[in-house]
Amino acid sequence: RKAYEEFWRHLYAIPGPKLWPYLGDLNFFESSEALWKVDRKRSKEFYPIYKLWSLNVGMVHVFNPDDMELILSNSKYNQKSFFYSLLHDWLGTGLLTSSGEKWHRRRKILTPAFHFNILQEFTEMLNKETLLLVDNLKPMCSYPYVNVIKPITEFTLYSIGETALGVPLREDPKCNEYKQAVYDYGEHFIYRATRPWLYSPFIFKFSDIYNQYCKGVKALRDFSTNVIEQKKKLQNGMSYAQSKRLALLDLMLKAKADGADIDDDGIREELDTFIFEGHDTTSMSICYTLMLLANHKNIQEEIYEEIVSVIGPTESPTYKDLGDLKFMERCIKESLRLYPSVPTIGRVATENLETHTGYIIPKGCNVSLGIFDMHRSPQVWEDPEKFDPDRFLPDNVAKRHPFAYLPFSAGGRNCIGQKFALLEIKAVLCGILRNFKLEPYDRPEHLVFKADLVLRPFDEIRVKFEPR
Ligand code: HEM
Repeated sequence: RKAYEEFWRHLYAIPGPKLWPYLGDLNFFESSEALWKVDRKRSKEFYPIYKLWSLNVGMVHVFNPDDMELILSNSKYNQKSFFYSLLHDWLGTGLLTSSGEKWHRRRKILTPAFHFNILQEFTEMLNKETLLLVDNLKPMCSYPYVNVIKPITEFTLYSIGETALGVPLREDPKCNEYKQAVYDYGEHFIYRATRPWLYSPFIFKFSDIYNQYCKGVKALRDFSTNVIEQKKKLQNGMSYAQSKRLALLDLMLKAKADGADIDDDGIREELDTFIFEGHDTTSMSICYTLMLLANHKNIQEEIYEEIVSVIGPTESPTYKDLGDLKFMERCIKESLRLYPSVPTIGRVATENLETHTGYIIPKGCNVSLGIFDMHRSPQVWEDPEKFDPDRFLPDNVAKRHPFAYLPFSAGGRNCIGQKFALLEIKAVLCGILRNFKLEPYDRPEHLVFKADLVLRPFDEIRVKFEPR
């Protein structure tokens, strides 16, 4: 009882919006676009910290670099917040959603899958996928615009298949069903997250969306099960060469064969995690980057000139070439500042946590770390809405708080795929910018977002393609 009282005393001391008596923050009548807007308004009003609660669930939102550092740089706060448990039906307790010992062991098994020797081998596969995408886009130059989400999501899904999984997803007739099931899961996640009475799995079974939800989960799981089946067929009894570095799925299958702490269920949950994290995040980032470059044609031309001077007008880029594209890299970083694919992440305060801002986040409370809000905060960034790649010139980076920019999070639970993501984005930009000139259709200021697992627009992201 004492701990309970202390919890609420500390939580109440933190500022926050006016909420319903006894019920707290109930937004279940809002659309996902309205929810997105409400959150942004609150973070502007209550910078640098605010609290929310619904029924008996408390939550503190932080979006200032000092508090981000406090939480992310201390492994005591590696545990994910309650909301990640709403992903368990799909992702199990894979790397993204697990905690403690299990997370630690898995991270150790999976880290070598992103060693730079592996990434070097992936470059050729990414170039091949890029060429196929370019061929797919060429006829679209006659269209008034292209909604880039569709072709780019296919590109990133096929790319994760060819590289980390070693399975040709292009031939999988279930890809469209899978993509739809990912979107649906995002919507069901928000539906449930905003209705605290549905947190109970028993009550959730009686909700309006339950049958649809189960269908979606089945489609997601069938997809990854099929990937494992295909892989086993391709492997067909061949043993893994001892010296060769193994890509993700081979690595897990070999770890299992060698008796490491991962079984078939474990492989499937990691596969679900990596297929999702490995394609949806990069896809959104590429789409926003194309839209930004279409709207900033001088910057688009400068990247094109850099590509021609580092690689040439037609040659395939090597791993080293892609590393040398420094201006392009600054543009991608700035695009990820404005459009961080993962807009918010969550942790639990595993003990009373005193913030830099002078409040106590009580033990057991969920903490939401607002990456999007911090990246667009005028308290942290000058002229935050402006697309300005020079923010990432080394001198400017050195002047900033090291936790002011966190598209891939930071600390022990940072993004394991960040180097892969950067490589993929660079490879695809080379292919696209050498073949097309991008013209504006959607303007950045007109994009409407919605609350989801990743930073998704409510509608399309439209860019006009012209042959170069
Ligand atoms: C632009 C692309 C990407 C962005 C912005 C991004 C961002 C992030 C962020 C912010 C986290 C921390 C999540 C949290 O704390 O809840 C994360 C974790 C993770 N990401 Fe990424 N990611 C990207 C691409 C990728 C790719 C390509 C892969 C795999 C190939 C990947 C796999 C993962 C995994 C497995 C985790 C969980 C790591 C752990 O907890 O140990 N991500 N990512």
